Amino acid sequence: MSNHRREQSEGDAAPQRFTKGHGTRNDFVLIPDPEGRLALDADAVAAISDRRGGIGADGVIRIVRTAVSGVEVPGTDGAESPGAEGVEGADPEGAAQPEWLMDYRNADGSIAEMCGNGVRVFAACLDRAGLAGSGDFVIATRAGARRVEILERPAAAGDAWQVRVGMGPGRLTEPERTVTITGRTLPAWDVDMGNPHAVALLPDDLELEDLDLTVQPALDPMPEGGANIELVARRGERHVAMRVFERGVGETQSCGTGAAAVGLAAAHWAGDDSGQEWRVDVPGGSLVIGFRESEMTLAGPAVIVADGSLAI
Ligand SMILES: N[C@@H](CCC[C@H](N)C(=O)O)C(=O)O
Repeated sequence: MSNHRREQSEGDAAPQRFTKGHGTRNDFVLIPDPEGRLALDADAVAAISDRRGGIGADGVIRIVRTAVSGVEVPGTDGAESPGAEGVEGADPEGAAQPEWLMDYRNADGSIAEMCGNGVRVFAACLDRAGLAGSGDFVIATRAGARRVEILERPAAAGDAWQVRVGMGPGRLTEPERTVTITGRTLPAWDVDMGNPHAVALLPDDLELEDLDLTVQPALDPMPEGGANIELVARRGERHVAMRVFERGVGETQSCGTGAAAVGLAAAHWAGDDSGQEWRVDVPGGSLVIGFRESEMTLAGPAVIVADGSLAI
C-alpha cells in the first residue's frame, strides 16, 4: 500500500495540500511538508504522478526544512542560513545549510539528486509564500546548495516567474559509451550535473522530430544507477535543440539539468570557450544556459498551475 500520510495524532485528518506547476512543461506536484512529518514512499509518488489514476506529473517534490529532512546536503556545514549569504556559486565548500530542501522524486518513485526545472518551480512556490526574501536565495538539493535568482515575477495569475539557477560546474567526459536510437549508434558524452546525463549529437540526416522515444534508447554500457539521455540537433549559432528520455520517467517535454548538460556538450563540440550563453530548445519551450567562472546557470520560466488537496 502506498503511503504519503502525515504522522497523525488521533483525530487529525487535515487533508494534504499540494501545488501543481511546470517549467517548460516538465511538470511537478509539490507537497509542502515544512516539519518533515510526511512519509512519502515510492508507491505514493507513482500514484500521485499517474496521469490517469492520479494528478499526473513527471516528478513529485517535497518542500521540507533541510534541518528536519534527514537529507545530508553535500558541501554544507549543517548550520542554517535562510538567505544567500555565505554561498559563493553553487555547491560551495563548507557553506551554511539553506533553510529549504527540494526533496525530488521521479514519477516512478525513484529519488534523483537534482532537477533544474523543479528548482525553478520550487523557487516560485517559496516566492509566492513570501519565503524568498528579495528573490536571491539558496535552496538545498541532494546535489548541493543551489543559488536561485527570481528575474521576473508574474504580472497576472497563470503567468510565469522567470528564474535563474546556479547549476554547479558540470563535468563532461569524452565518449566511453554509445546511444542507439532509431537504428543508429552514436557516441555519448557523459555529463555530471549533480545527476547523470548521456548526451549524443545527431548526424545531419537524422531529424530530432523523427526519433522514437516511446522506449528508452539503448545506452551501452548502462551506467550503474542509470542516466538521463539527451539527443541533440544543431540549430544555429550558440543554439541547439534537444529531446530527452529521463531516468525514472520516460520522454518528458523538458529537462533543466539535461539542457545544462547539452549546453556544456554543445559548447565543447563547437570549441566555444567565450563564456556566452547558449539557447537550448526543448519540446516544451526554450532554456538559456550561462557559463560563469565557477558554475553554469540555467534560466527559464516557472508556472504555478493549481493548488489542491490530495484525496488518494
Ligand atoms: N527533469 C529534471 C531532472 C529530474 C531527475 C532525472 N529524471 C534523474 O533521474 O536524474 C530536470 O529538469 O533537471
